[in-house]
Amino acid sequence: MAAAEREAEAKGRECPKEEARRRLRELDVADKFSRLPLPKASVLLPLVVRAGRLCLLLTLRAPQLRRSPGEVCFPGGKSEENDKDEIDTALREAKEEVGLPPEKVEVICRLVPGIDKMNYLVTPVVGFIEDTFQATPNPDEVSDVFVMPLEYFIRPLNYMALPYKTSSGYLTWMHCFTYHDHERNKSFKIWGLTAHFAVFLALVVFRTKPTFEVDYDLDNLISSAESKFMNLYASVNEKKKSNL
Ligand SMILES: CC(C)(COP(=O)(O)OP(=O)(O)OC[C@H]1O[C@@H](n2cnc3c(N)ncnc32)[C@H](O)[C@@H]1OP(=O)(O)O)[C@@H](O)C(=O)NCCC(=O)NCCSC(=O)CC(=O)O
Ligand SMILES: [Mg+2]
Repeated sequence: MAAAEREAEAKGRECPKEEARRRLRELDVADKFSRLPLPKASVLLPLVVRAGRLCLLLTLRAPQLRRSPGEVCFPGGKSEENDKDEIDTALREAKEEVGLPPEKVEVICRLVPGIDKMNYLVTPVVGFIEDTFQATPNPDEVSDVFVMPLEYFIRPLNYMALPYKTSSGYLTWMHCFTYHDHERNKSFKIWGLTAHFAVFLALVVFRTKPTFEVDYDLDNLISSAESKFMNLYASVNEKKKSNL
């Protein structure tokens, strides 16, 4: 391959990252939600470029785990005493679960958090990882690792909206994607909190209307995501009060 061609190809590979980096930084919430009085967890949303496309790395939880066994989720877990912030937690957990060295992650931002069914405040941390990274899943916690195009979360081939009752008792819709990995001839179901984070990430990066319904205002992504979160947070508090 000629040098000019190689340069053009390398530039093409860099481009999806540059644009994504810029758009993601605009949506960085930094420590805005860090002081909310809920127990904390973090997940790493690891972005990697494969064949010129932005992809996400996901894990399949080990069958013996007490919480959410066999479900697809991002590398992540509960905050520990020595973690200095949400980013620290996500990087420590990604190292433990898939062998990703923290120094090989370019952390880009923290997105609006979610609240899981145990009422943990879960912060998604977005980072680029090296395109050549090969995961080494820790079998105690992770039974498989796979990579799929980020674009699937706005233009899926197999999608359902499932009715869902939140921990605080209100009824909402939950995204459910089935992704077939042709190379490995395996299918994965991505739903719930994990799908919620993946969809928001894809909206931030592509700024395109998805082929299914979402309850965000695409022209005001950050404010609509924050108000959606604050409504959920308020309903969690209401439920706690009514249980006292
Ligand atoms: C909220 C979370 C980030 C929290 O992370 P984790 O559950 O992975 O927490 P973690 O990594 O700290 O620990 C996981 C468990 O492994 C144990 N553990 C830790 N280290 C270990 C080791 N070396 N060997 C064996 N076990 C180990 C911990 O004690 C804990 O058990 P123990 O738990 O027993 O203390 C995650 O659960 C998550 O992403 N949940 C959403 C998954 C999802 O989207 N599912 C689909 C739909 S359901 C959904 O969306 C509803 C919802 O969850 O809200
Ligand atoms: Mg975990």
